[in-house]
Amino acid sequence: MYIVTAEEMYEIDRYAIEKGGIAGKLLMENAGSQVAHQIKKAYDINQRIAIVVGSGNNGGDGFVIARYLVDYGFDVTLFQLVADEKIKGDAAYHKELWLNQSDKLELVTESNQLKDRLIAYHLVVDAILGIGVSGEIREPIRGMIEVINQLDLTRISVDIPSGLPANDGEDVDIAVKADQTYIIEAPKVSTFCEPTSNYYGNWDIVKIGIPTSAYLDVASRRWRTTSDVQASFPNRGTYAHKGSNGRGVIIGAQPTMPGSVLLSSRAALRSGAGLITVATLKENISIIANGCVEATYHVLPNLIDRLSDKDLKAFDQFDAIAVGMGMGRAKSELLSSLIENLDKPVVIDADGLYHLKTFLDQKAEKRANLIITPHYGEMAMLSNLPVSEIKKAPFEVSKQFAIKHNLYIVLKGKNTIITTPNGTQMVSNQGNPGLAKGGTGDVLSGILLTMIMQHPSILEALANGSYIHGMAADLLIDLKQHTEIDLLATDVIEGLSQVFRTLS
Ligand SMILES: NC(=O)C1=CN([C@@H]2O[C@H](COP(=O)(O)OP(=O)(O)OC[C@H]3O[C@@H](n4cnc5c(N)ncnc54)[C@H](O)[C@@H]3O)[C@@H](O)[C@H]2O)[C@@H](O)CC1
Ligand SMILES: Nc1ncnc2c1ncn2[C@@H]1O[C@H](COP(=O)(O)OP(=O)(O)O)[C@@H](O)[C@H]1O
Ligand SMILES: [K+]
Repeated sequence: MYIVTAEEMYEIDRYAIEKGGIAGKLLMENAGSQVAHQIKKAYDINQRIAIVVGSGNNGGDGFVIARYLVDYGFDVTLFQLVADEKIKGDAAYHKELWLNQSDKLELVTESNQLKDRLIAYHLVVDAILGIGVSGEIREPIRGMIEVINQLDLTRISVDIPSGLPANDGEDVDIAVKADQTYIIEAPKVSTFCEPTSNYYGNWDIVKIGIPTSAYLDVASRRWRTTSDVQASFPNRGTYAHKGSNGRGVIIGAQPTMPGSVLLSSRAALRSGAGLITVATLKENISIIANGCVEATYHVLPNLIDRLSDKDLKAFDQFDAIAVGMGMGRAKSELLSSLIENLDKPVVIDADGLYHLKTFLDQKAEKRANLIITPHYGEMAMLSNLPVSEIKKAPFEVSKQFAIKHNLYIVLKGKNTIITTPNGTQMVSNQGNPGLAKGGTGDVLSGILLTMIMQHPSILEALANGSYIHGMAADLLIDLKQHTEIDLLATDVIEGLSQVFRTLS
């Protein structure tokens, strides 16, 4: 499933109309009928429905929705919030179809008037503004959005809550606070950004018949679904052996943080790694081994000096490396010596990101198999941007950073955004606030390490890993084994078993 900006959606629509030969009127018919169908399935027939329409094609969808809902037996009134002459093209065509069957169309041009009228309804379908919104929201639409937000109504937005930007990087002026949004055809970028996502309420996507080919040269972001994970998850052959399931090394942990690599190593093994070695300080080993008997151990004299030739030779035997968990932030050359000498995929997390920053600009240009896994705070540190700026434009910031530094980014949060060195992006929105606790990032690093060892595409591996990490947390809550309050990082590791059973 692709994620699009407004400009990309217009280009995709254009392709469908010009190359696919699907008339715009038909796309609008499909959009409206699909939304109406969803409303019919989800809401009580006795609810009185007000449909508010604006001047553009979003309003056009509203006319179609009205026609279908009446057919389904709902009591529907259409409120047109703009003058007649503003309704043009496909929207005017569908307005005419509505008028051919109903006289329930009221022109409302003032917000007070709208308030008086909407009081009599249970549910409002918001078809005022779609992805064509630009600039500050003008009166009287601004006041009307305020009214819709104030009233005790169920708010259902069509395509996007009216007033909300579709892209990232734009400020929210005023927008409908929807309870439910039926997104037309493809989720917009703002669906996955923290400052905008809440406006959508619950959201679902309705498809309107645009061929996938329309997206191919246009959109470069995708939303990961369960079926994507199932389709790309590596199979285990009957003759699999531990070598074929991946041999990984996890480097890190000061004596004050042995739990970090313990979590990563257990998560890597529970995700199916063939062999995991933990490279850490001698004094950590008995503690970590106590919690993870399946791992082997490699003793490092410290986590500060450049790695010795002997260590590098040992690490060269592995398929991939994860480094940085619990490593401490004291000046260290371990990471730079690792990256300079070994051309393997390296997952860099937590304190490792602080070390990476010290030599990021000199990082070997040629290699593109470094994976960084920052949360928003770490991304702010790496990019020298405030967290608020990154939250506002997470796709754009990640893309520019990944291209500039030639690396993969897993930007962690409610929506985890994965970006490749050439700017392709994938989003996993699995997971819940139960994960907002120390240690869950270490679990993710372990999972990602295993996925990378088992999949030829780093992007697919990172997307699958992020997905199953969040899915484990969701299943533990759904199946009532834990709540968001008591869920711990160790529980997420145990939850992986349920994930694999569900996926297979
Ligand atoms: N083929 C297509 O293009 C399809 C489009 N569809 C719908 O069409 C929508 C996009 O249609 P449009 O491009 O007409 O855009 P809109 O429906 O968002 O309408 C844009 C119009 O809103 C007004 N407006 C814009 N910014 C404003 C502001 N700041 N304050 C007050 N008024 C403002 C202007 O009159 C502008 O022309 C989508 O969101 C979707 O709902 C669907 O019908 C499916 C097919
Ligand atoms: N509210 C949330 N909803 C969904 N996932 C979340 C939420 N908060 C955190 N997460 C996930 O939990 C993990 C936290 O990682 P991180 O902050 O690095 O933790 P730590 O460093 O303590 O191990 C990430 O995978 C992130 O995507
Ligand atoms: K809308």
